[in-house]
Amino acid sequence: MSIIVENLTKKYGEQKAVNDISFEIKTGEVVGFLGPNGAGKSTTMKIITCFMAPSSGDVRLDDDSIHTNPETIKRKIGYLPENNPLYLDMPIIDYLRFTAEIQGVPKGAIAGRIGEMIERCGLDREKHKNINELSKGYRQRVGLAQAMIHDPEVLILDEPTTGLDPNQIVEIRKLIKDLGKEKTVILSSHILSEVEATCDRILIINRGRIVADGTSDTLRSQSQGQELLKIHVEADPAKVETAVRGLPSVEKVMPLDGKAGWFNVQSKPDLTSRKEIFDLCVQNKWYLMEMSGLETRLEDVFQKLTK
Ligand SMILES: Nc1ncnc2c1ncn2[C@@H]1O[C@H](COP(=O)(O)OP(=O)(O)OP(=O)(O)O)[C@@H](O)[C@H]1O
Repeated sequence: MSIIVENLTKKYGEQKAVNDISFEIKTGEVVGFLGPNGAGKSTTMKIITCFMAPSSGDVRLDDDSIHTNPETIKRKIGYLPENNPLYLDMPIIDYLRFTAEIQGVPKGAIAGRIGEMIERCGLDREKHKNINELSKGYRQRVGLAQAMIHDPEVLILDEPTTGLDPNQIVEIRKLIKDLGKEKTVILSSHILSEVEATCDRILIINRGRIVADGTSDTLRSQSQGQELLKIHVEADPAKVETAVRGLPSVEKVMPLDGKAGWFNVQSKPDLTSRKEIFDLCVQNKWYLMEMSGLETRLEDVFQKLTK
């Protein structure tokens, strides 16, 4: 089931929380919605799940539109909202039965679905408890179970690992990855390692606009643009710095703090300085101890795009 978002805008008064965004997510993709606080992630998710109407634009799930078939769309989507609102006084099983009924699961199938969700979300040990007796991680699992109870084709998860401890984060990520094998998933996060670990594709949203769209590798190489090398030359650092700076392919030389003879070297656009640096060292009889390409970290890409 593909999701098509077309020219979506949401205004709160004068503020455009979502500003004319368009993208398409194909069946079976796990897409990470990444952005700083207030970027518009939750607003977009609320519109896709028909919890909120847009100011303009459309969302379609295959042939159904949020404007004409919101009930069909709600049935096709499982939604874990931000802050995972649950009825805390209810026992887990009763709560899941209640959500199954609301989602229109046939009466005869409800007990089976609850059993499946308990197993799938690792709730077996805790299933006899009330929700208010559960730890945050287990509450999150109940949130996921309620999102999946009607076996939707699409899952929308708003910050699914917020507030979890590192072990729980690993478990929930694994669960999402497994789910991604059979469902179309969108999850939001501001944790880069999270989207990188779980998603096939990343959409970066900033101030209501999509500022990047691609795999983590594509985003890195797009933002990299110019070659960045780290070199270590065993010779007089001042002489090395001057000579490297003078090479035709070099734009910038940056000595590394506290490490004599180590430099980051940025090449000019579309050029590589590797051979020139090597030849320079040979000519001067300097020992080139190390020369390696520096990889742009996803954190840097994110900062660059959302600053
Ligand atoms: N009900 C509302 N009324 C007015 N403004 C709102 C409302 N909900 C959200 N906003 C504003 O819209 C913008 C986008 O908010 P949204 O919750 O979509 O961002 P987000 O990317 O999910 O942020 P976070 O990571 O902090 O959850 C923010 O500036 C927010 O203050």
